[in-house]
Amino acid sequence: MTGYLDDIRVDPSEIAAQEALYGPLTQSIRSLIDAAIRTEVDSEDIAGATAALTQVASLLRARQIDGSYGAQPSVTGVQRSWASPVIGVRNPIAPPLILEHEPDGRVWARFRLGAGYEGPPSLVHGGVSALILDHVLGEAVHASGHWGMTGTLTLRYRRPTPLNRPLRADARIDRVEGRKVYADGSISDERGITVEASGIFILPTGYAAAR
Ligand SMILES: CCCCCCCCCCCC(=O)SCCNC(=O)CCNC(=O)[C@H](O)C(C)(C)COP(=O)(O)OP(=O)(O)OC[C@H]1O[C@@H](n2cnc3c(N)ncnc32)[C@H](O)[C@@H]1OP(=O)(O)O
Repeated sequence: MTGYLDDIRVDPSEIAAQEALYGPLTQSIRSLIDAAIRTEVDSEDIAGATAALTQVASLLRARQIDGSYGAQPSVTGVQRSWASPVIGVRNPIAPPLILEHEPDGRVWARFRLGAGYEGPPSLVHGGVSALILDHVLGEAVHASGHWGMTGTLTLRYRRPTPLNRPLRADARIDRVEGRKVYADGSISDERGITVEASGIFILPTGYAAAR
């Protein structure tokens, strides 16, 4: 939608109100995803649930934006990546991760992944780990005052990552070389690192640095 991002400058109190409104909706759908995977109710109840959900979808679609959500700015310049599949307040497929920022630039989050993120039985899908690490490393790059597209993301899956256990993601930048920012990170469970990542984030040709 032309000018959509430019036209919306939302007040912080309005952002808080929107978060209070959409957060519970998103959480309900997250719970629904888990329920859809694990339910064992009979076929009549599945048909009833399908009909009810079709109705809910048309209720929500009565008014909607044309394209994707984007990164909507607020009056304070805060970017709201609410559709992010990792941290999105409005994205039910986001676990979500609540990212913490340390003064030295490290970024981390504690989280758990349930049935919707399964790869091998009872273990986290490797692509989901990659998704999370891509985002957390990217966030560390952003927190350092740079930004860039992921050029290369290298992963080493050292041990299986368990579902339904406390997990932690960590990231930090290693160095900056011209338009390239090198970042490292990991996912850990209670026993230590399960996945290691290193990434090269590149400011695309013709773009200005963030700050
Ligand atoms: C709201 C806030 C949220 C903030 C937090 C947000 C976190 C979100 C994180 C999610 C990030 C994503 O998923 S991003 C989506 C996934 N990534 C993409 O789709 C990227 C697609 N690729 C591209 O757009 C492009 O190939 C770029 C931008 C990566 C590079 O293009 P370019 O700008 O033309 O680069 P170019 O001049 O050729 O090369 C520049 C330098 O980088 C090197 N280089 C080029 N490509 C690569 C590469 N893939 N991997 C390594 N190195 C490379 C070159 O050798 C050169 O090194 P030298 O000669 O200078 O030494």
